[in-house]
Amino acid sequence: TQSTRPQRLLAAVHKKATRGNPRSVVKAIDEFCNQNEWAMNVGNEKGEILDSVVSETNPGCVLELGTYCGYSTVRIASLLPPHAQLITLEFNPDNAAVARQVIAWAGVAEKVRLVEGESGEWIPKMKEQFGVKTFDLVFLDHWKNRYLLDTKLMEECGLLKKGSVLLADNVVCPGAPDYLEYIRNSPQYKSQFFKSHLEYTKAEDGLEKSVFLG
Ligand SMILES: Cc1cc(C(=O)N2CCN(C)CC2)sc1-c1cc(O)c2nc[nH]c(=O)c2c1
Ligand SMILES: [Mg+2]
Repeated sequence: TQSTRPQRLLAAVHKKATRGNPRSVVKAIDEFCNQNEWAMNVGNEKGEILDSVVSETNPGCVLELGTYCGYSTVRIASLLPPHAQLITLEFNPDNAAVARQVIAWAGVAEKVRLVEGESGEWIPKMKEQFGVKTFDLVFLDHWKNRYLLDTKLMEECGLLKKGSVLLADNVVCPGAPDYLEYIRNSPQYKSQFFKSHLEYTKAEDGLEKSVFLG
């Protein structure tokens, strides 16, 4: 039977990356997407911006909305301090199955909790199910029409504290205009736009970093 793109991406990781080496996993995926098939990983250009935000935030508790194949999961997890935890939500079970193997190959599985399901269903359960108090960093990379809804949901569930950082992918392409409108005009956030490009292309894109002011 025909393989899927995530399965072909995983095969490239197994073939080209060194087990236990997160950077080699990231490199193998970027080479696959540059040379073989485009895929919606955050990519290396935006990935370096993600890395810098993770490093400066030095988060103890991270939420990623949208795992896909685990590329950004591996980037983030490889930069976390000891005992820090990353919870990543993915609604597509086939993508989640590939991501689990990418995360395991990279050797970062003990820092990652991959949850299969809808963000709208799981965000309200974070405290009771995973003992989360608040998130220090949230990476929004799931679906543009959920960015604003889920941000308001996290506020309502008390999952953000003064200083919590939201980093949103694709605010230009495919675009999240309602999210940008809200977050840039809200007195509860201080926002900053990082201009970049859509992964593996010359198309314009960027990340929006927003600090919750409480
Ligand atoms: C699926 C897709 C197609 C895009 C595009 O403009 N394309 C033209 C250029 N060709 C080459 C690629 C395709 S951009 C994009 C995309 C990119 C992300 O980073 C995403 N992140 C999270 N969730 C998403 O749904 C998501 C979609
Ligand atoms: Mg994205």
